[in-house]
Amino acid sequence: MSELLRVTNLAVRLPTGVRGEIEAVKDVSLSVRRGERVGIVGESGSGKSVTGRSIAGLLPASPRVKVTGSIEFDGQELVGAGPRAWQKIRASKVGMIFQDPLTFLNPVMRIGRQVEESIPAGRARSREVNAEVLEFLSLAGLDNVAGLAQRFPHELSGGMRQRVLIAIAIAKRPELIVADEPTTALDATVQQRVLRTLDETVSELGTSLILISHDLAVVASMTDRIYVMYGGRVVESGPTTDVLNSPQHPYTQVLLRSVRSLTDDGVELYSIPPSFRAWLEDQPSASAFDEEAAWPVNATSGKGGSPDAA
Ligand SMILES: Nc1ncnc2c1ncn2[C@@H]1O[C@H](COP(=O)(O)OP(=O)(O)OP(=O)(O)O)[C@@H](O)[C@H]1O
Repeated sequence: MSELLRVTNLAVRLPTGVRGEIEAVKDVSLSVRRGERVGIVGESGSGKSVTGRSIAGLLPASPRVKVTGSIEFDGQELVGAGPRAWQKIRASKVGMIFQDPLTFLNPVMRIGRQVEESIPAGRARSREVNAEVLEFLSLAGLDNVAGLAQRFPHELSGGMRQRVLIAIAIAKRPELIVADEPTTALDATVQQRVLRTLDETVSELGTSLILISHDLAVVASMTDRIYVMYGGRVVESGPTTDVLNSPQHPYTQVLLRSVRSLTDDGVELYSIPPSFRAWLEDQPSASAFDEEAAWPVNATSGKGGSPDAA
């Protein structure tokens, strides 16, 4: 698999208030190969969304937003790229799926038209467009697509709207989809169905995926590799099974323990490897993360060492 995306030493400063600023992302490096699924996991405020939005060119448009480092997409440097270059990338190379479809969907435009607008212009002229729109809606796991295409976003359920976002994202035939908490707003069963659809769709199209979630179970079930973020930094990365079986960073260990508390609440886990379950069984219940003791460890999993030794 050749490399599609390489992010190196990415730092993002965002304005807060009149003069203040926050360094939301600090020195993040990551990579995605063609067809690979990569997870970014971490608690709220850890910098996952800002990282994802940087990659999709969707940070707030303000001269006070400062991005440094490098985002190389298919050999093209995007940090410092002009609006036209970004527009091109977003139109056909990178699709983004957000947590809240209603903020993304146009409330007064029919669903079919919104999918159609996402089809790159070169392909969008023929009579086949309508058929293509229906095909993308079906691919995203929706039924009765002809009728659905005529409906407006508020007429659909949350799960259906999220599938429409998947259809819009794949209609561009992007090389990469960045899905930011795509199922967080949905209840557990709908969440699983939408995740399965996303999983099947990217597999069918061979699209690379960056899946962003605070929920380690969601990311574990769908990705080949994981980056764990804390405080704007990547604190641990590695193949998903290695990170789950042998978490090196204390923060990752706390995240893993919190997955167990989800199971305690009766929430279904996705496909957690049995060895990970065994590790969880040996852990004390979720405890506070001792930041001072953990910092500034920057661990790469899968290079030996037991979780207890970290
Ligand atoms: N538009 C913005 N303007 C100013 N600060 C922002 C903006 N967006 C995010 N931040 C700040 O940047 C930091 C990282 O936020 P980010 O949204 O990337 O975190 P996250 O890990 O995705 O969390 P969540 O899951 O809650 O979105 C946070 O401190 C957040 O408050």
